[in-house]
Amino acid sequence: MQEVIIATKNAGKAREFERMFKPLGYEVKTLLDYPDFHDVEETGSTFEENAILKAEAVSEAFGRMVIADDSGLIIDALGGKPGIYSARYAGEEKNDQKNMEKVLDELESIPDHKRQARFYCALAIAAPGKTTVTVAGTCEGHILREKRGTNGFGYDPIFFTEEKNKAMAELMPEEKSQISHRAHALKKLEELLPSFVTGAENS
Ligand SMILES: O=c1nc[nH]c2c1ncn2[C@H]1C[C@H](O)[C@@H](COP(=O)(O)OP(=O)(O)OP(=O)(O)O)O1
Ligand SMILES: [Mg+2]
Repeated sequence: MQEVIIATKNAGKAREFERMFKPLGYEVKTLLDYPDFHDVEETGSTFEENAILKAEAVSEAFGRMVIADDSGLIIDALGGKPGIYSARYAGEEKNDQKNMEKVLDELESIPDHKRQARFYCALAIAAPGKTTVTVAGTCEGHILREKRGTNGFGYDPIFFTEEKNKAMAELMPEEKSQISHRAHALKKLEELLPSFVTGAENS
């Protein structure tokens, strides 16, 4: 089986990539398999810039094809926040529960019809000697008034998808992987993959 490295330390993303890459014939490795690898600072001003920073840093270190995901939640009533700051919205320690509480508090006075939001996912693919490419996907929905469901990760319990008529955290993993921002972005990345394979991916 071919091996693909995803430059993430997020266990929720890692699980989703494992599921989505399996049918493509790729075994997924992430930075959770290399816990000593340093954190890459997300200093970009867009999801794409941050995805490129992560993909290139890890690709240079490993000399291999690497994919990175930079994603987040964009809420219209908050002028696009938390956006690229989604992971650290309630503080540097990246706490999903605190992040959701902060969003729910900020939206408390916002009526149901003004709670539209979308998840955004930028994927960057980098390989030695290749120009890095990015693709993106989105998933539309709205922000609930309280948490629902226990699946998924991040903001999934407060994000309602009209497409499935459920909170994202109420979806089975295979359902989320049909409609998610990450799935839509990966679909676009699929056809680019073969041209980034370096030969070191055959394990
Ligand atoms: O499907 C999703 N369902 C719920 N929440 C999500 C999703 N996708 C991204 N999110 C949230 C989680 C985190 O608050 C932020 C990502 O931040 P982001 O910097 O890309 O990831 P991260 O720091 O957790 O891991 P890493 O940079 O190592 O990939 O957006
Ligand atoms: Mg991050």
